[in-house]
Amino acid sequence: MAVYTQVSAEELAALLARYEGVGALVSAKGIAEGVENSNYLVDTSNARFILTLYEKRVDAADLPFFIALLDHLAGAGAPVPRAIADRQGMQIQTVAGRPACLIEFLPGVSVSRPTAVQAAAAGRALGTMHAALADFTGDRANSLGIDGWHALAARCGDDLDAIRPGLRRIVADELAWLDTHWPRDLPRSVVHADLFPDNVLMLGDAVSGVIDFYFACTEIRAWDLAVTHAAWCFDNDGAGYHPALGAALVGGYRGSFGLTDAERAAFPALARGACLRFLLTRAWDWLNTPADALVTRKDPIAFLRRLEFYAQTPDLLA
Ligand SMILES: Nc1ncnc2c1ncn2[C@@H]1O[C@H](COP(=O)(O)OP(=O)(O)OP(=O)(O)O)[C@@H](O)[C@H]1O
Ligand SMILES: N[C@@H](CCO)C(=O)O
Repeated sequence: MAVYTQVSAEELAALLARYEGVGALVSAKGIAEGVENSNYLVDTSNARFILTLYEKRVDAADLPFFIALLDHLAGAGAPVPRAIADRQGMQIQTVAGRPACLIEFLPGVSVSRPTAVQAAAAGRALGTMHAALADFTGDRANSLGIDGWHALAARCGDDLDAIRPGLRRIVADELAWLDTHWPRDLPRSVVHADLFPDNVLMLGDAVSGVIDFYFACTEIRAWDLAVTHAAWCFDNDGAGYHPALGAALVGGYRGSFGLTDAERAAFPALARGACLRFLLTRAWDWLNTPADALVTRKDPIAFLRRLEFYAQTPDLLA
């Protein structure tokens, strides 16, 4: 359960009192989903909100970028939650000693087994966001880009072999391959970078919300599609690829934004990079999450299996 920091009812009531018109506290519950931040579902006499307290991987210095990004996307009509401003115009607060935001609640549920129609809707939502970001001037370096993967692999070191014998060698070989094949001249943009099904809220077959922008950064734009493809088009354990989901997702994206020949040609390399990113962050968490933490660790090997698929399918979007 992702509640690292407890917030008392008194602290919460004092926080809500800073805002105009949000109403009085009725109830607050810790949200079990998620691994990165502490999230509470807050009901007031007027409405429902999410309270997020930023933990380990979110740098407070990046919060103004994330908030400006959400404001920009919401202003363009994308279904993303804004951070609410208090009477002084402040969107970032301190709660229980952590940086925190009170955030609009969006309806919908995240699907665990997407259909092709839902994958197409996710692809369209991603393309629509990329279109809306064409005139966004914010910029944030990707600390989990190709240079970051090298650093993370080095920090995991020999311990990778404790997850699976031989994993350290596989990761080193993959990094070497990516160093040679990584596309350096594709269009860049601010991207979501973590558009897993659990970060897309759906009502039926329609996307009602896109959340969790805390890895958003400036990257190769088509890498965002590769991340989304790796996240949406396989069984959870990475064992089975579902071509119908892949075709629907990419079709939805191409229909709403487009994909150049160069981006299509580079797609397998981008997807391998996406897999390595999640393999490594999951491996790091696997090795460093205390046994008594109330968090379910995610399986790094599920992204090794995806990586193997992309490596064996170099003509995926040809
Ligand atoms: N604006 C929102 N509207 C509705 N529900 C939300 C909103 N933000 C978060 N949630 C709910 O809270 C859960 C956790 O949020 P989120 O995915 O942002 O957490 P996280 O710890 O950053 O997770 P992750 O492990 O995916 O990085 C979501 O799965 C969703 O159920
Ligand atoms: N979406 C990521 C967690 C956030 O980086 C994963 O499933 O590994």
